[in-house]
Amino acid sequence: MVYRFNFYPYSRPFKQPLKTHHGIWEKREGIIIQLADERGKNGWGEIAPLSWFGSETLQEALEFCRKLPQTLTLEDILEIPDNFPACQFGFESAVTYPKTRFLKETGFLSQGFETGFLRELKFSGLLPSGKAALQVFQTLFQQGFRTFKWKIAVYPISDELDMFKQLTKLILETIISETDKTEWVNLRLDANGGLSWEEANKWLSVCDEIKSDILKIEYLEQPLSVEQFAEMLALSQQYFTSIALDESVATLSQIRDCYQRGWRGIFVIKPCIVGSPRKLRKLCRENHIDAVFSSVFETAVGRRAALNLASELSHPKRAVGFGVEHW
Ligand SMILES: O=C(O)CCC(=O)C1=CC=C[C@@H](O)[C@@H]1C(=O)O
Ligand SMILES: [Mg+2]
Repeated sequence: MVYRFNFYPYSRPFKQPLKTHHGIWEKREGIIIQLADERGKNGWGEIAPLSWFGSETLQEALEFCRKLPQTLTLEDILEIPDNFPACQFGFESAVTYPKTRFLKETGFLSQGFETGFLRELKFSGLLPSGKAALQVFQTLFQQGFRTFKWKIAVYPISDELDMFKQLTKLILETIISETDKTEWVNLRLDANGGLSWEEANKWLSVCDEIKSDILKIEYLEQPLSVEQFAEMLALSQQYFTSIALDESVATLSQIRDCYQRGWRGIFVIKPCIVGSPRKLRKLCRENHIDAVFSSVFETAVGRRAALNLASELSHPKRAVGFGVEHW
């Protein structure tokens, strides 16, 4: 199979800049790719780099695309190197092929595609850092979200612990006043690696003190830096509140490495930057990965491919972090 290849760089500002411990992120830049097969059928994919998570940079991805010939074979796509994970994802997502048998044999097909069953997903709503979370929570709750993620390690911990008290109080009051109390809320905290050892212990102690049937702190995401794996493994064995790795498992090789070093907690998987969907399927089938699939604020092109993978591979009880459109 030979494909005619075109690519279209894009740049789109977010409705609201995203403030995290990494800094302020104001626009999403990426590349939409088009693979037209010999029948003239178009396949679309998206390259959405997140270099501060460990993927290639946008410039490296553009350079990669520019150097490619106008026509590509499937072998060219299968040979995209592992240090271009966002390109691996984008090109593989764009592959179309008349014979589903071939896609099945090469692992391109998701099980859902084969059986036509793509599991219904629950979505998590993203709460902005700081006090703004209080207003946004109520809006998202009205929209039906019951899992929320709040960005922390942006303001001083004493301020954020106060805001946490206000947020958890608001959540409990909202559930009691607006539901028949049979529902509950999962709250995720995402530090983006920005806490100190002492602060991580403080947050986990505070979370462990929350004993409620209607509010669960689902996990603390990436409390410490990628270099502090051993410390996070120790924390995961010391507190009741779960820990999720995100920046530490941004690519396939990092997932393998953390799994081999004993991580059996939650893996936040960002499909658009993790690398080859075929290799991700294989990894998740061969190992017991408690996966939470997460957006990199890609466009609808990357989101569709990412959610297909999520419906196949994510843990059924875990909401996916694709809840809020950022455009
Ligand atoms: O995972 C989610 O709930 C939404 C996506 C999300 O939080 C992120 C996407 C991309 C970069 C980060 O700022 C952030 C994260 O750390 O998970
Ligand atoms: Mg995260």
